[in-house]
Amino acid sequence: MKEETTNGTIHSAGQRQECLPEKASCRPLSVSSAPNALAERIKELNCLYGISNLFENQDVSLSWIMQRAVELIPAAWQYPENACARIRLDGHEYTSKRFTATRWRQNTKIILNGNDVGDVDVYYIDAPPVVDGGPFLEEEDHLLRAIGERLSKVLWLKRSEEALRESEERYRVLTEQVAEGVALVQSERFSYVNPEFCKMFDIPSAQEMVDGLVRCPPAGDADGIARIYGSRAHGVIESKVEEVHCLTRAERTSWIQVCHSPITFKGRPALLSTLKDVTEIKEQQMAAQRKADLLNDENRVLRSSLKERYRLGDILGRSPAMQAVYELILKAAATDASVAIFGESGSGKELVAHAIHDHSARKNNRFVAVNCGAVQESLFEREFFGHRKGAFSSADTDSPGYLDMADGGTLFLDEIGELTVNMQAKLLRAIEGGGYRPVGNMEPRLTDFRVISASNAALHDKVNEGEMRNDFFYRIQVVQIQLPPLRNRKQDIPLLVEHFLRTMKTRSATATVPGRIMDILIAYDWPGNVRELRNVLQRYVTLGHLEFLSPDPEAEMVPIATDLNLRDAVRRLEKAHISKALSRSSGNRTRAAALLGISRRALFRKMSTS
Ligand SMILES: Nc1ncnc2c1ncn2[C@@H]1O[C@H](COP(=O)(O)OP(=O)(O)OP(=O)(O)O)[C@@H](O)[C@H]1O
Repeated sequence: MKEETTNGTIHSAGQRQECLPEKASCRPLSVSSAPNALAERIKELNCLYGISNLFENQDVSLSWIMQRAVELIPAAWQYPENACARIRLDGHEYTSKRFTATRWRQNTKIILNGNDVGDVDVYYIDAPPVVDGGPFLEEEDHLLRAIGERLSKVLWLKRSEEALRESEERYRVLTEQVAEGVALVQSERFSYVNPEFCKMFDIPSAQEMVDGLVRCPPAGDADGIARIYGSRAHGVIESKVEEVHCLTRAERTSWIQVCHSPITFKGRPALLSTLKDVTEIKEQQMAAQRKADLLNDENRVLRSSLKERYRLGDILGRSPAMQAVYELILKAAATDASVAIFGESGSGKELVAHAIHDHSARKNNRFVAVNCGAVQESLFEREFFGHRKGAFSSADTDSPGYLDMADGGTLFLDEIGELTVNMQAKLLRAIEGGGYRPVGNMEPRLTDFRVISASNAALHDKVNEGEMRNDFFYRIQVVQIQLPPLRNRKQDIPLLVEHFLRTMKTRSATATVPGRIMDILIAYDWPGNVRELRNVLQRYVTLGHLEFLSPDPEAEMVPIATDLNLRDAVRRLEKAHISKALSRSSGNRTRAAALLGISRRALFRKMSTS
């Protein structure tokens, strides 16, 4: 311990040293060492306390703190007037008054996260008395170390504060730019809301909300805010929750999707909420749901009324294969997806398409059936897209195309495999919402129609042979329905026979056929399917006996009048020949064309001109 004497010398740890002659700062004389020791201790504490206090000042820079700290240090040393100090940190140097680097130096390090990042030096400006073998006291060594530690702590706090401020700033910039509402709630009070949040709840400025109680917001739509926070306002932190709230304000209903995430902010629990206005999506969903509910209700009624399920609309059949078809029809009717129906000629593809339309939300609009086999390439746009008056010489009036007619309804494309690749490309654009232009009109048109198509054969071969575009192929057959041929569901024959006889108004009261006739009908192979069955029954009702397709077409040649010129005679013969072939094939145009030895397209052309 050091001791001071009345004659101006200092005692330290039993050694006497001369006081510096010109230094008036030698310790004041005292009668006992205890108060002096106390005074020294107070000086030390003042210094440490002063350094700690510097950090309490808000919004001060690290340089400001270091400069003030370095100025506080000399006063705590034994000879304050002879002492000076320096702090070096991050390439900066902070010095006390009269700083002079001499050989009487004392040093400690400033450490940050285990790294040596700076140091603190104390110097005596002039030679000090030697005490305990050195100019500095042991207590001063301790004090300097304590100062170094305190400055290390101040530095760490300041850096953390800066990092936090930076991340807060980043977060603020981010949240102010996002299109979603963001709010931070701590202890039932808003600490932050972004501009989008203010917009959602009619709050004039975000500033008004800061520190406002969640239960009783100082501005904006208090009810809406209270509904969103509910019991969560108590700082109860749950795991991340997402919910959609319906807010009704002044005749306006909006739907807000809220995601609450519990976080720790500035060491305390907080609730970070992001809010998104989903009114538009929600309304669309509700409209779709209403539609689906309606259809489901109708379908439920329909299903329950079809206990035996022997028919759906005009389609008859109680076989398991037809039950599966009914199920698909109802499913397809509940969606707006494109449907492709496959099946042999006369098996009821058009009936199925009608049933889908009649059970869908489009049922009150038109069902437009187009036989693609009869569409000529050159007339495609005219027929599908319509034309304007004057677009070509015979266009006396504006005329709608199939797509106009099917607006809001269904476009049934029968024999879809007959469309050329060119036609497919034009149609695909319109189906995919790209619109179309009526002939002679520059204005593009958009209509809303659902496509149902039918084909006798699978379309893969057409794709493989390059006759059908891949994209068109996939676009038209989102839902596929395969119709079974009549020969594979013979248990439906008695039901169909009874139905056709009843509709044909037979003279006999009982709409049945004798058992042996029924046996023949069941045994037959029905290449022309239900259509052929209907035609055979028609002939049976008219002629009183069964007559299937004649195996020998030559036996039924038509007599030609002798007064006709050759061209007309050929025409009449051709016409008779075509209708005979059609009758033999029970209306199946593919088979009729095959019987005649011409292409289907040629047959369609002849049918439309004759
Ligand atoms: N399951 C059925 N129940 C009642 N009638 C049916 C049934 N299937 C077909 N028909 C009748 O058979 C005839 C042919 O039906 P439809 O025109 O729907 O067949 P399609 O498969 O489209 O024939 P195509 O391929 O030749 O155009 C229609 O008169 C129809 O009423």
